[in-house]
Amino acid sequence: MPDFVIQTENLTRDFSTVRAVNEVSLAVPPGIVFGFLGPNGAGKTTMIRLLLGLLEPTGGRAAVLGFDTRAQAAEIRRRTGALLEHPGLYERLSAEDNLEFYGRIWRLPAAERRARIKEILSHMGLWERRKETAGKWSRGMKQKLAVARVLLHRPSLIFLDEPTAGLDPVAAAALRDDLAALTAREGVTVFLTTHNLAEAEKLCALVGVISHGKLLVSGNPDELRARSGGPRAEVTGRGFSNEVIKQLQARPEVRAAGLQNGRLYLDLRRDASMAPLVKLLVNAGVEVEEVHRGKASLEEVFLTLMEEDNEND
Ligand SMILES: Nc1ncnc2c1ncn2[C@@H]1O[C@H](COP(=O)(O)OP(=O)(O)OP(=O)(O)O)[C@@H](O)[C@H]1O
Repeated sequence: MPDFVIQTENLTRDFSTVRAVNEVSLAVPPGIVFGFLGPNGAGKTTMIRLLLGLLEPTGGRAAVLGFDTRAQAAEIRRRTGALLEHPGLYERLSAEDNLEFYGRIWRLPAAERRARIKEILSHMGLWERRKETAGKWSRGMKQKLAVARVLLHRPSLIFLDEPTAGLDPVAAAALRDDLAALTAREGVTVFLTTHNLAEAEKLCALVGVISHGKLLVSGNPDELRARSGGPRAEVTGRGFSNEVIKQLQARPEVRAAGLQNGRLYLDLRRDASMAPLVKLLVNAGVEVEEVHRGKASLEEVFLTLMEEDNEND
């Protein structure tokens, strides 16, 4: 196994005048869930298609499982699974027959095929329902079946393009739990695209943020939170005036201050101390009830990055 399951260098893809993927250099180690985050049209699907060798890069290069995506796409596809826009299920077949069909395509011997289908469907809580027609299933169950299909031939890497899009929160959470458990158990590396920050936070050991085709940052969610500026603080109390907010905004350790739902939100620079700010509030006549300091959420990091990227355009 190479050190990195996916490695790209300045990978670029143009569609006439649109640069969908722009000099992306990325390294994904084995055995983790990597989250590729970005808004609509950022280049996430194009990236997956490049990595599967379904699209030729305009520039740069990519190796997947040590194979070059231009020259060895068949090797890559044999060893990977992909859930792209369509679930790839036959609605009129039963769940079991769907997997049976794919097991034959992958040329799994009959006994192994049956054992593997039972194993995966059992893990997803679908074994008892295997004879039911897939077309009659809920979206969440169909999507679980689609993930089962992708994992069937024991690939060492799977690509999931927005796997929980369109699912209700309960179905999405169930699919995420199955994904986390199954991928950890099987040691498979997952390259997952999502808009959903909570999903990335829950599932991914590493994330990369892409916007307008460019990789803005990559790292583990904690690192990204730490890198995106200082901590946040929330103050509850009474008597926040415009004047006191202006005084806070003028302080060097405060990046931003404002009221939301009657609470004071402070965006602080690294190492800022709260004590002088609380003193300022009290001296200005604010009755402070509670001060709460926390880390930025991945969502805040993401929104800050998007704002900075748009300002740079
Ligand atoms: N086959 C194509 N021909 C022309 N332009 C394309 C093609 N595929 C993608 N693009 C363009 O490339 C850019 C990136 O698209 P892509 O589908 O990779 O984004 P995405 O991040 O997956 O978006 P979404 O979250 O909406 O699926 C977009 O501007 C899109 O219009």
